[in-house]
Amino acid sequence: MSVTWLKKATKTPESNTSEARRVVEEMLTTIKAEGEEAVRRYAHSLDKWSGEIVLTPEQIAAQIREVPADVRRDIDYAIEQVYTFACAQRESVKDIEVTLPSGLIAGQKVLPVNTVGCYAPAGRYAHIASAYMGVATARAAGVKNIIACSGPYLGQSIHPCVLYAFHRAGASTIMTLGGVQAISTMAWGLFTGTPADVVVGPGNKFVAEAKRTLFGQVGIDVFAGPSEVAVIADDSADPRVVACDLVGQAEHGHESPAWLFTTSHALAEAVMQEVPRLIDLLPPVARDAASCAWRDYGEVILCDSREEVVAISDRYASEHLEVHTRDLNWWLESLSCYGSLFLGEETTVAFGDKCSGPNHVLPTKGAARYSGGLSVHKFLKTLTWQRMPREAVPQIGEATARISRLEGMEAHARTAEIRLEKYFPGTAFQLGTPVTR
Ligand SMILES: NC(=O)c1ccc[n+]([C@@H]2O[C@H](COP(=O)([O-])OP(=O)(O)OC[C@H]3O[C@@H](n4cnc5c(N)ncnc54)[C@H](O)[C@@H]3O)[C@@H](O)[C@H]2O)c1
Ligand SMILES: N[C@H](CO)Cc1c[nH]c[nH+]1
Ligand SMILES: [Zn+2]
Repeated sequence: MSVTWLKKATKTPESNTSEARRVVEEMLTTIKAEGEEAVRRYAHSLDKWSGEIVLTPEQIAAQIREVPADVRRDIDYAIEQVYTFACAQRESVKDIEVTLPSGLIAGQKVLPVNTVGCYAPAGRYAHIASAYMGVATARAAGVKNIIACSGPYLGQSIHPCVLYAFHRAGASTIMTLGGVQAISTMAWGLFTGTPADVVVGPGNKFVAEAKRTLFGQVGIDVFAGPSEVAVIADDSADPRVVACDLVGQAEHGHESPAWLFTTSHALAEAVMQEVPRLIDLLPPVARDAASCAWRDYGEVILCDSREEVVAISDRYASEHLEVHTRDLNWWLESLSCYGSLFLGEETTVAFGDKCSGPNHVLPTKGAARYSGGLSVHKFLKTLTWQRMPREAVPQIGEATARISRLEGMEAHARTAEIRLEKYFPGTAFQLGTPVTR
């Protein structure tokens, strides 16, 4: 077994985490203490925004009028794709009712949460697609109150297309607000008076850390920080396409890893030559992001066998994973840790990012080891219930009393005992030895 790093990163997704945590904790403490006033201050100091935070219906109507008809058509198309996939997911989650051998009837009831907060990033790029990824999915889950936030774009108010996407996808309240101040506003109900039950959406390291820190006070979707891409390729892959797809995600930011796992030395060399050339051809903002990302986080790993590739890829648990190989079904069966899988050269991460259907808000920093990305499930609660015919009480009651007493919990045992005495007076039951200590 041999695995060789032909290019090794100097940084990992964990790099720079502690500094982001410190900044976020300080901001959350200030916002908790000073509320909306502190939010306005951060909006001004970090994003140069001192206008209104919550958009009125009139402002929404006026701003979306600026969005050209052909742009609306594209956004509508993408919303339809994402919403349709999310509705199919919702359909797959069922209420159940089952009679257990004891006679007890038990069930699960799946309900949406009441209020959610959906974030769409707006730092380096106008993340129109993130706006509908969150809101359309919440709507498919049946959420009634959807609060949506995105930062001012380049010092102006929320980008008109992001606004259109939020509105069209079904947001109830829309705010021009970015970063930690937006996440805490949604979590704590600032400006609306209604705290979100769940806050979702992607963002930079500050946004992702804010969600992580607030988890517990609110539900979150997943740790969805700086974008990551990995490509698995064998000698049948086209190095130009592989390189293009690595660069395609490296443009997200300075901290976006791009990894190539391959069994072909020739392909690895060709991709390593092609990536810097493609980066040089980008416009300035993207070139700056992608060149830093590839320099600090880019890796090329050569493996002897496809089984080694699977082991490495599952360890990295990349947010996006493309497979450019023969025998795609083998890879689908063998891989188990990724946010979203793109099988074959025909599909690509950017299709999923914008409009193919499955959600683009996905786990980063190894979170794909334990979670998928945003889906209707993140807005749903699976609640259980039970009902019991009296005939079932002896069997369950005896076992409950005995286990409770073994655990030393006498009061629990007595809740079984009182029912057995009431429903079956004079009958002897095996209820274990009462606790005396
Ligand atoms: N994992 C996913 O599903 C996914 C999906 C889409 C995008 N993304 C990622 O989202 C990120 C978007 O980042 P972005 O920066 O462009 O937009 P963003 O909206 O996430 O962050 C911008 C906000 O960060 C705050 N900020 C900036 N510098 C700060 C500082 N020093 N201290 C405190 N707050 C600060 C500002 O308030 C600003 O509003 C990218 O990293 C991209 O890769 C991830
Ligand atoms: N690749 C991002 C998820 O990490 C989503 C996105 C939206 N637009 C472009 N990319
Ligand atoms: Zn992307």
